[in-house]
Amino acid sequence: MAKKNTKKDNKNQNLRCPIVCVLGHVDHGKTTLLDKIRKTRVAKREAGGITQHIGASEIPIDVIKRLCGDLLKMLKADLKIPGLLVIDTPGHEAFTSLRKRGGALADIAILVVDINEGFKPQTVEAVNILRQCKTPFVVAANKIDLIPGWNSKEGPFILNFNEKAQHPNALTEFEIRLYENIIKPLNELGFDADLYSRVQDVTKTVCIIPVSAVTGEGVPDLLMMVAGLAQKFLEDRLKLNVEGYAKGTILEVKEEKGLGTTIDAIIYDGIAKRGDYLVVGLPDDVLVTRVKALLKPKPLDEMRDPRDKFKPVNEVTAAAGVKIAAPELDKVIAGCPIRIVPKDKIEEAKEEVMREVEEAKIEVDDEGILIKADTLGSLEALANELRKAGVKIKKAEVGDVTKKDIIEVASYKQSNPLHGAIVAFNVKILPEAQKEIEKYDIKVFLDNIIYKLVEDFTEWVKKEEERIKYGEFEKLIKPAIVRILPDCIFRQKDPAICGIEVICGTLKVGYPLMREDGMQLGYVREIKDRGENVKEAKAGKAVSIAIDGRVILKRHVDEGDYMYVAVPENHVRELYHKYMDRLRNDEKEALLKYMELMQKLTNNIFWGR
Ligand SMILES: Nc1nc2c(ncn2[C@@H]2O[C@H](COP(=O)(O)OP(=O)(O)OP(=O)(O)O)[C@@H](O)[C@H]2O)c(=O)[nH]1
Repeated sequence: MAKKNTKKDNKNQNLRCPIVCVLGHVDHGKTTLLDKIRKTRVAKREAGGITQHIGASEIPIDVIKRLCGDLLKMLKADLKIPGLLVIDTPGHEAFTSLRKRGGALADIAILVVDINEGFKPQTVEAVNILRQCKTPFVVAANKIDLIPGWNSKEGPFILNFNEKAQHPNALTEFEIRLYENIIKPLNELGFDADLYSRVQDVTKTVCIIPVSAVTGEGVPDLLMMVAGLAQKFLEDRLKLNVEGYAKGTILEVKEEKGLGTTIDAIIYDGIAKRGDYLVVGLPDDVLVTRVKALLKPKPLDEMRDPRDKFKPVNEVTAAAGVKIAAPELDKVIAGCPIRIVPKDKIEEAKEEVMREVEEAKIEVDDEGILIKADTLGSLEALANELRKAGVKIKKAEVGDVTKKDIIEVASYKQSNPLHGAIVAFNVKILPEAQKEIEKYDIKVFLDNIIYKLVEDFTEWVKKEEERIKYGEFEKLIKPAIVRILPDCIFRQKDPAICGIEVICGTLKVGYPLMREDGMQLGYVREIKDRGENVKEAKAGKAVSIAIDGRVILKRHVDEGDYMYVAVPENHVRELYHKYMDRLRNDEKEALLKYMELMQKLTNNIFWGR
């Protein structure tokens, strides 16, 4: 089949379509923009529209050229690539799960930003991911139709961006939003950026293309810039190996009626042939199976029965999205590398995919938390973001949260309560695991936005640390000084009962008391406030107390005498060094007086310090 190339194909035979991914914050218009691109047709009867692939849409270069019209001449662009293969699933989860050796599978990305709202956490996250993967990107500054007074219409933006077409106020407003909401935040992230028509050197400055996904304004400019940049920068990467076997990545694993478990894959290099062998790199294994069918979507006009959505093909040339039916696919997961090879290349392919999986393995720490995600790529992205926030990871795995996971994390928790957590991206908690979560009191963070997970987890850690610290603080014995009130010795011993006034600090049941010269008197067994049992008495309170121990009132201490809470030296040290800011003024006073007393009694000026 490869030999049947037409003349037109020959011209481009060594360049494949660049693979394009769309990223951006929720609601900034990714899906609407993709829909607009997919529906793009030059004129009804003109030949050449968008070709639907599995999981992707191909926009032939002719369509882009015709859409651009005069724009093309203006920019003197000479586009040689056969078109663009735009991945249908937007978002950085799709971007990260689409990987190949050496980074992201997407050759170039479109970052969608609502020009009216500007950068949001997910926009920043997307930029970070793109930077990390070294993927070039352009910014689609979307929703320009919402700029007050903007007269938006389908077609190139640049032809609509002048004083004839727009009111001066609308132009000013556009410039303000462009700068404040897009250029400035990009600068802050370390990128130079400008409106694409003003960019002098595309290797140094990020191109911003204003668009409206609703009216279609700017879509031609966007496609042309993406195509032009991909061709300029990625020529080497786009060189297609037409003779070689197919290399690709699993986009999704899907159950299809009549076909069983199938995979949707993006092939980025070579040719896939029906009947060849499918080699899949799994986290701990390699699967070799036989390709039963290669399927493409059936064009709508050929689809008589909606159940019969796919059309079998004999081969597929990169770059393309294809559905593959083969036995044993229930074991595979999204993000796994694949090869489709003739029998004699199986060993070579096995080695390649194993190496890829090995390279993608996430390094783990000796201790830390468990993280889970739906694909290898998203697991990696999650691990990276958590690492940046200083989080330690003990184990990283693809898949739902299971009972086994909970039991494992319960053991991490024993050595450090802050490791009793699972951070899970875009997966489920299996019902059997739910009970165990309660039993072992494991914290599970579940979300489909990475930055939310990182934020929620670090927030929890902060609160837990605070709680643990507070718990420690609570356990410390705090100082207090009390004085026996006149005429208030009610019982001399076993237990001794007297009325006291708390001078400073808080006296609590269970606290040890001592005399001013250090003699140990016994423990506070009971505190009564006007006949009621209470647990503590704060400074200024007059209460009666019962003391268990050797003390005999009137003999060891008498009316008007002071008694001190005998705080152990290690508690004094903790209070003095770590918790001074948590003590009330009268507690501080009690602590300092007590320390002074003990330093004198022990003849050691460092006592308690
Ligand atoms: N006026 C206007 N509205 C738009 C434009 N693009 C998108 N919208 C609207 O903005 C809302 C969000 O758009 P989506 O395409 O769903 O956004 P998204 O980024 O794909 O959002 P998620 O898929 O939820 O991440 C929808 O109500 C769209 O109709 C635009 O260019 N102009």
